[in-house]
Amino acid sequence: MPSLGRLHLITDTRPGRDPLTVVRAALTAARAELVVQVRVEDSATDREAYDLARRVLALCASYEATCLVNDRLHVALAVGAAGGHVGADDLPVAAARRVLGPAGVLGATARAPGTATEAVAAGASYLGVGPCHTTSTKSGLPDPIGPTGVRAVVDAVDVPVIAIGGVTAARVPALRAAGAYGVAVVGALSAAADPARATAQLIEALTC
Ligand SMILES: Cc1ncc(COP(=O)(O)OP(=O)(O)O)c(N)n1
Ligand SMILES: Cc1ncsc1CCOP(=O)(O)O
Ligand SMILES: [Mg+2]
Repeated sequence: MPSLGRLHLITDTRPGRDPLTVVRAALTAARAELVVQVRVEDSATDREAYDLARRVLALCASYEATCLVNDRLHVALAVGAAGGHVGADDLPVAAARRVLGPAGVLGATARAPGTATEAVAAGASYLGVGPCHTTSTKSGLPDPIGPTGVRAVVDAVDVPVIAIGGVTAARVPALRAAGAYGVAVVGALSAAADPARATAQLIEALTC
């Protein structure tokens, strides 16, 4: 399996957002270092998720970037994505691993060492850990865990930890110092005036 990219762009399909334009811009700056996770609103139909995932996958293929699908693993399989990401309301990690097979990239959400080690034992190949900072992108989240919470998970597992929640380029150094392998962002790119430039700044912070 190729190594996981360090910058994960999660698509923003809220009204008024333009996910494909943001993905295109991010790919020009991050190229194969980018992982694009196709995430649609819970209210979206499978057909809408499938159509977006097909388009994102085609864009990623041009740059040898990785495409994952959030929640809907049947969509991931249907489009031929590299894998998917599951959390507490989705398929259990072991079931998700059975769906994706041994070679699929499987991310799981965790915010504490106990759930993190369980997810890895069940077959997660990376962990999305957070929220690290407050965010308005998703409602109903627990309190932010900060870099200290990230460090606790990093110390408990041997898979890449991807920090998520309120991540900006300025916050990357502290998350990396806490052991995060990479970061996942929505707003830092979807709300950026210049998403290619914002991507370059995130990549610089992740690789310097
Ligand atoms: C990289 C990454 N980490 C965490 C999440 C959150 O997944 P989940 O908890 O299932 O919440 P939803 O994104 O499905 O609303 C993620 N998607 N990616
Ligand atoms: C889906 C999700 N899960 C935890 S935080 C989050 C949203 C992250 O979005 P942003 O990067 O805009 O804070
Ligand atoms: Mg989910």
